[in-house]
Amino acid sequence: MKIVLIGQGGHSKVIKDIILSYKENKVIGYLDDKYKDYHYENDQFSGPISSAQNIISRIDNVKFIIGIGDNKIRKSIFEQLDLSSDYYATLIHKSAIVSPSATIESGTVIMARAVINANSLIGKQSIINTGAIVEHDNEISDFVHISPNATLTGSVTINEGAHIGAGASVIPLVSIGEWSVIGAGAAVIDDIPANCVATGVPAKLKITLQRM
Ligand SMILES: CC(=O)SCCNC(=O)CCNC(=O)[C@H](O)C(C)(C)COP(=O)(O)OP(=O)(O)OC[C@H]1O[C@@H](n2cnc3c(N)ncnc32)[C@H](O)[C@@H]1OP(=O)(O)O
Repeated sequence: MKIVLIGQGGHSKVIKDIILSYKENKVIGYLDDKYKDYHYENDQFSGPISSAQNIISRIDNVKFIIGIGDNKIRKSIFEQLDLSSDYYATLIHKSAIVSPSATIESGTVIMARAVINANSLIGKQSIINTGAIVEHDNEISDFVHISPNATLTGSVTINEGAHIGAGASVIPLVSIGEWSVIGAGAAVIDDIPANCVATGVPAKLKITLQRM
């Protein structure tokens, strides 16, 4: 696959490693708004995010990955580009374990040693980060980030844009509202409403965020 990475920060570096771990893949360029102009050198493109259409018109079968960890920024770039889901790669690290009955939608990245168990659904443009566990029958929406070593037990629901912090645990059947943030190390035992931050063991609501 010929892949263009959008974003060039820390998250993008980890994604690059996953891309290159498959010998048939190549990173053919980077789009980031730190670049003012579109540029081609040594077989690599660089340019602002708006140059995606330019790349599509020049290169066949190109795929994109939005390599940005912040859920809101990832969504706003996705909306800005307005590309069909076919233009996005879906990446799964070789050491991840993904049940044959799980569904992973386009643009999502499953990192090293993550586990996605039976009948779970992961929506589009989401991140299941290093060592995270998504147990059976989870429903994870779009633009979600499950951080390293977080554990979602059975039948958990994570709504759009929610961010589960590193090492947090969510007990069975709990639902996390849209764009809410669960602090690192929290233990979530009750449903969390939309647009909230919850921390601690057991997790308590700290603040309500501005709605998206
Ligand atoms: C590869 C990667 O890096 S993936 C990225 C993974 N990222 C994460 O896991 C980050 C998760 N984020 C957090 O845990 C953050 O601390 C948040 C979102 C919960 C809070 O962030 P902020 O709003 O900036 O809060 P801030 O740091 O100002 O702290 C506010 C209060 O919450 C407390 N607090 C912050 N985080 C936590 C936490 N995880 N658990 C318990 N208490 C916390 C602080 O001690 C402080 O308490 P005080 O008011 O009594 O002094």
